[in-house]
Amino acid sequence: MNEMSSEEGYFTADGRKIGGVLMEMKNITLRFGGVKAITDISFDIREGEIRAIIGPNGAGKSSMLNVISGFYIPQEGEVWYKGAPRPQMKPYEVAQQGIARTFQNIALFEGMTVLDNVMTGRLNHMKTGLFAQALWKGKAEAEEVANREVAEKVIDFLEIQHIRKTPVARLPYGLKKRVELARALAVQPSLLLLDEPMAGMNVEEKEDMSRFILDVNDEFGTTIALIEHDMGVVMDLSDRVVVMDYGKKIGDGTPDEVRNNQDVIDAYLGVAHD
Ligand SMILES: Nc1ncnc2c1ncn2[C@@H]1O[C@H](COP(=O)(O)OP(=O)(O)OP(=O)(O)O)[C@@H](O)[C@H]1O
Repeated sequence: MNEMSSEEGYFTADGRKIGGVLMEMKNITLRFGGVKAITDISFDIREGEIRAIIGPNGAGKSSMLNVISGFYIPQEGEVWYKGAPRPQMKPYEVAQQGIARTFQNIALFEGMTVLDNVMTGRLNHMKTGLFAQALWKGKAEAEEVANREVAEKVIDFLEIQHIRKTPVARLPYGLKKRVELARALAVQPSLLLLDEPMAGMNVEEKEDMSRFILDVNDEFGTTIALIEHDMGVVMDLSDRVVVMDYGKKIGDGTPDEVRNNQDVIDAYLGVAHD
């Protein structure tokens, strides 16, 4: 950190500005019947940062991502977003607040082209209803053109122009993951959630995906929260890392801080816990 106060944010070593707190999880506890998936976890996500949540199998990472995205409502605790507690919301309402996500098991429309899939990311931005479209064609067309421009820009940025007319079903796995990222980016989100973006990828695909995540953050200033199994990849990407184990937070800090945290080392080596 430098001379800016942590309230306002700070500059990273590579000169990126990390702003104030965008989202704050306050004492979140989530249970499924008798199973406590998350126990009293607090952390924040700052504007412009790449924030990772890592942990071994069953640590509670997916549950946490689902709390952030509004899919699960925690029994205890509060989610603060843009400086105010977020009321209980349906996931689509959370999406309307500018939170977009990708899924661990790709959730694209397989029969549709890449372009059409990316365009679905613009649905929330289409203000002209069907009735108005029929009455006022010009306005609907102008909106369509604007949405199309955003989609094409994202497609260019993620270097998938050559497959824009290809049905998703025909694409290899790594490219499908990139199309999912494109669709989420087309939302122009304030917060982008990535659910194990590297899962199932080969080394080359992982390198490509890492580069795109960094470029998205750098170019658009998008705040990114990701969950990942693979500690190595995450350490290279992230500004700060939350480490979960058995539903509890056992570490939180820069990659270096977390890497040297004894609880984290033990969890990854499989040392038994009380
Ligand atoms: N829908 C559910 N119903 C019941 N228990 C669940 C449910 N989802 C998760 N759990 C339990 O909550 C705990 C945390 O699971 P979660 O999937 O969040 O962990 P994870 O860190 O994402 O694991 P992985 O890396 O294997 O995906 C586990 O004990 C899991 O069995």
